[in-house]
Amino acid sequence: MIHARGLVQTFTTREGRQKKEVRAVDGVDLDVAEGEVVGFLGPNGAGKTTTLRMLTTLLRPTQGTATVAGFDVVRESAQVRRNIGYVSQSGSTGSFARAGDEVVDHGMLYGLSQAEATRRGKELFDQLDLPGLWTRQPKSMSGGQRRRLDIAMGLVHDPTLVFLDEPTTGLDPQARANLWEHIAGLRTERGATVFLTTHYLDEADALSDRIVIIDHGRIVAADTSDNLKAQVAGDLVDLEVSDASRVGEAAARLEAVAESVEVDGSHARGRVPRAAKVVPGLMADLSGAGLELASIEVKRPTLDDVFLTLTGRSLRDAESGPATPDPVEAGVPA
Ligand SMILES: Nc1ncnc2c1ncn2[C@@H]1O[C@H](COP(=O)(O)OP(=O)(O)OP(=O)(O)O)[C@@H](O)[C@H]1O
Repeated sequence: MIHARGLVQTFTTREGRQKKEVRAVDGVDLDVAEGEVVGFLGPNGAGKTTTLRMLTTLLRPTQGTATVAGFDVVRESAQVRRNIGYVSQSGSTGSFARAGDEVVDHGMLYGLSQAEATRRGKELFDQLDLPGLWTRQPKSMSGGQRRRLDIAMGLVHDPTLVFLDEPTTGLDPQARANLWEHIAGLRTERGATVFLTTHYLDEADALSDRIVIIDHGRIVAADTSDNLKAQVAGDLVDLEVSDASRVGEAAARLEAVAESVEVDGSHARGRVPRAAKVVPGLMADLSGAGLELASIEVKRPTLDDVFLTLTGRSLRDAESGPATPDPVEAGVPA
């Protein structure tokens, strides 16, 4: 469904009087199969939206090639657009028209008849939990309802591939959980391929078959969430000894089976690929040495641990990254 090779996007920005080139996307390869839900994860400014804008033909790549839904994003941009749905970060709903009219207009823009666009629109309003809102103006809807309306607009022409750019940013936890169900339903009920960007780790984890992590314009990992966690981070084993003066001995025994062992007060912590395999032996070893534990905790790795291992930074810290600078010569729309 998506095949990209060596995608690059450079922007020229101004720093004082100096012009500076930013490589927002720096050689991205991507493959997304039909029916997959792929979460594109990275901190602010990592290059997610820029990649998405190249794949949806809104920005011409500076270098590299991509085919989306079988068509070249530069040479066959009209066919790409006809076959995809795109829900942008800012949403696409104006505030004065009625919600239903907006959806119908959008469908007609894609070549549907008015009757067909109305039928499809009403079906989507049902599926996306927007009952009775057909004649409502979007400006008087809640954030979650507006976001679902954006998704209805992105789906009205029945695309087989849907791009969602940070679909739940700014929503409260309940509205996010509700939208997750609808996003999961795009694949299960409509058979759609979904490519979504997010900087929420839990969102990428909950929704995606596969996670692609981008940092500084480059892909740093691409795999299932479980594989990433197992390969890159491993489980964290946290031992708390009853006698703090013996924590060094516990750490030494932990070191025999774990990596990156650290001591903190009466705690010794280290990472192992699969805790279930090593903990029974470790417990026997500690008990054999007369080391009594106050507690033992095993934490499955999070995607943040994966990111930390790969980049040396926490995704949470990285989220407060630099703001978008003033563009001087932004990329040319395709
Ligand atoms: N039009 C532009 N002109 C100049 N620089 C830009 C422009 N658009 C993006 N950038 C820069 O390119 C880099 C990637 O930005 P992009 O918006 O793709 O990141 P992102 O991962 O989508 O971030 P966010 O999560 O904040 O949306 C950033 O350094 C950003 O400042």
